Amino acid sequence: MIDATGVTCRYGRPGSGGSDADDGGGLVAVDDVTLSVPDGEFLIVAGANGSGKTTLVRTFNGLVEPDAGTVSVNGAPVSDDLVAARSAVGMVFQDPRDQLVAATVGADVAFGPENLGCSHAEIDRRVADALAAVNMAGREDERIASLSGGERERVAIAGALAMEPDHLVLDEPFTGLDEPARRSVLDRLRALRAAGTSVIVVTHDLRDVLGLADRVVGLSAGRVAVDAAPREAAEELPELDVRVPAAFDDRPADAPAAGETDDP
Ligand SMILES: Nc1ncnc2c1ncn2[C@@H]1O[C@H](COP(=O)(O)OP(=O)(O)OP(=O)(O)O)[C@@H](O)[C@H]1O
Repeated sequence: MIDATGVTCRYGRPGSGGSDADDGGGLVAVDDVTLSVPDGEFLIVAGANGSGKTTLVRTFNGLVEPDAGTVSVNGAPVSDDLVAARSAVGMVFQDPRDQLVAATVGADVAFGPENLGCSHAEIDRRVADALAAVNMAGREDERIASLSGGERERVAIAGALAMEPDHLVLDEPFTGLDEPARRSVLDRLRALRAAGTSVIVVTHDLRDVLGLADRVVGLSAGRVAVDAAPREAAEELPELDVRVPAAFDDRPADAPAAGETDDP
């Protein structure tokens, strides 16, 4: 379980261009957000550019420290044990350059499990499994520098999957992925959720994921403006400048997600 209570995050100093809600100095990016994500929930965090999505989810593993409020993961405050929080909450960043650390694909995906102290056999299993999930099976020896942007995104996703975290946060994960990779990652997210991992997808375009979600939280100017089941949220989100599938339907989780077919 991830629990955020009264979380407020500010950037910068007074006079740097804050919002109307700016009463504590600087720009208020996240404004008094309270949110619980139960184990096994597939949550979408949606909102327009600059609505505070990335800032909010970065508090879940301590990458951003709230100016007010608390975040706890599996019952423990994030600020008490950053290492535990970062093991429990895997994160795929919007820009893979923020995430890739090694020279080759295999070494990069192995980095997380190595730091967790996994055995060589376990590391090999996790790397192979994670690369298969992003449609890059057998490409361990390729150099990161020679990969395309979309391939780098896929390696970044594989790196987070290989940590096998309790909670997985993906910030705009589908932007550069081709169709087979997108389907493969969606299949894996569906399987993870079924196995009890909470999956949190940050996006301003719900077409890929709305059919998989249990709940949608929509942010506007750092505040929770929508917190609803997908069908209800789909009606409210266009007001937040969030794109929703033209013909959303809530088919069962093992059916193709809305937006995955070519139907008009
Ligand atoms: N490092 C930073 N320094 C100063 N301001 C920042 C920083 N990061 C974000 N902001 C500001 O905080 C607000 C929220 O940004 P954030 O990145 O959380 O939004 P977002 O909803 O994830 O946006 P996007 O959809 O564009 O990724 C924006 O006004 C942004 O300009």
